[in-house]
Amino acid sequence: MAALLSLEDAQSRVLDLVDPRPVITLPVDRCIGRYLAEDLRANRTQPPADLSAMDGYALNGDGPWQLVGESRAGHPFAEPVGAGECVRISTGASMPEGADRVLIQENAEVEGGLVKCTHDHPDRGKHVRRRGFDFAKGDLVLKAGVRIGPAQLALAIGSGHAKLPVMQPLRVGVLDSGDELSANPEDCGPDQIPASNGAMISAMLAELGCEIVRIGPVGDDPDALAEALATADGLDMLVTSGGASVGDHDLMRPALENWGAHIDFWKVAIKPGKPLMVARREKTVIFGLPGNPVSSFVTCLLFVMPYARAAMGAAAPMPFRAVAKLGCDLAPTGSRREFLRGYWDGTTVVTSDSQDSSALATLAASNCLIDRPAESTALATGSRVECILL
Ligand SMILES: Nc1nc2c(c(=O)[nH]1)N[C@H]1C(S)=C(S)[C@@H](COP(=O)(O)OP(=O)(O)OC[C@H]3O[C@@H](n4cnc5c(N)ncnc54)[C@H](O)[C@@H]3O)O[C@H]1N2
Ligand code: MOO
Repeated sequence: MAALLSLEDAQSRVLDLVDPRPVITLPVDRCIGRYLAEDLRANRTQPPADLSAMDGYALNGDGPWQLVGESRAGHPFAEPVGAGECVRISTGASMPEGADRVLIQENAEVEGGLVKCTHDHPDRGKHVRRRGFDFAKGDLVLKAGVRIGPAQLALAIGSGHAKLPVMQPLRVGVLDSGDELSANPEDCGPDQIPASNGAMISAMLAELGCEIVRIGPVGDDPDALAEALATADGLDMLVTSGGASVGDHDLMRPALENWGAHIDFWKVAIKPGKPLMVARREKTVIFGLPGNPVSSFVTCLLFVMPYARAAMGAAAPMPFRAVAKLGCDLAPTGSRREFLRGYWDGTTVVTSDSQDSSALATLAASNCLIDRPAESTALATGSRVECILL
């Protein structure tokens, strides 16, 4: 038997299949979860003027100070403030010309239009946010490839952008296959199980902004599979689940080949997820995921999501990793690299109950995968392990 591909080799072959998507422009509020396609420069300067960071009095010179007016956010005090003068100022309001520090109102005493400092006399620049300290017009505020989350969205808007360049979403077909699958979880016969993989994979990819076309469930029958695959014609990507292994009724490989797909690789030295298949037909990149639900989840996380992220412009397409301290002992591993379902409580990580690749309850109760290299020795409580956070 040919040696199985290593995780790294298989992942790099998957990334080699990436053709970057065309760039489109979308309103900012539709860009959440997508990746910025081009570097973004500020269209404006923030803060646009020197602003007060506190409620109090904007001062010129040593006190006491004559109160000569007010500067509110959006309504600046238009006149210069002379030596020995001050204005009432609110948080976010412009510093008037001549004033160079702010006395917070808790430290001020006001009597007959005269303001006195009771304690903590402010130094020059105290509680003043300088014009442009956050960013100036023309500054590079976000780099191409960054994921647009809530903070990046706020920065894009704050720097004067109503639209952003992102990559056209991938159109992805997601196909469940297996004679035992029921499309309706509330109407499932004694020899059936509900088809849950398609919904799970679709949810994982929809979170990245992919457009999903659900196909199936389709039975273990060459004609039915051929008919289902025909509906995926022209899609950017196809993800199948089930029928990827070596049994008499594992028909995905021949069905894909009859459809005209060329297999890039089949089988990776990982557990779960060994029978992963990657293929291509014209512009469609195809992932044949193993049917066991945890195997589907893990291969989607390790291969399909990185591919989709990279194709949609992500600078860092791989899953997020962290090092954690073990709260339990771990057995040695065999010839495959293992991804154990685990729970990290912020201090230590422990393995979840069942490591069976069909165990949905364990998967749903886990918040990380512990990454165990192949052929590693047993590990004792307190050792450090790498985890992928879910
Ligand atoms: N003789 C061997 N048998 C198996 C091998 C092997 O190397 N030699 N590999 C095993 C491994 S590892 C895996 S993983 C599975 C993968 O098999 P398939 O991809 O062919 O998956 P199926 O047989 O179709 O299904 C496996 C399991 O998962 C359930 N399933 C399938 N689709 C769905 C779905 N859409 N939603 C929920 N659950 C699904 C299915 O009912 C089966 O219980 O093969 C091993 N066998
Ligand atoms: O690799 Mo399979 O995915 O162990 O169950």
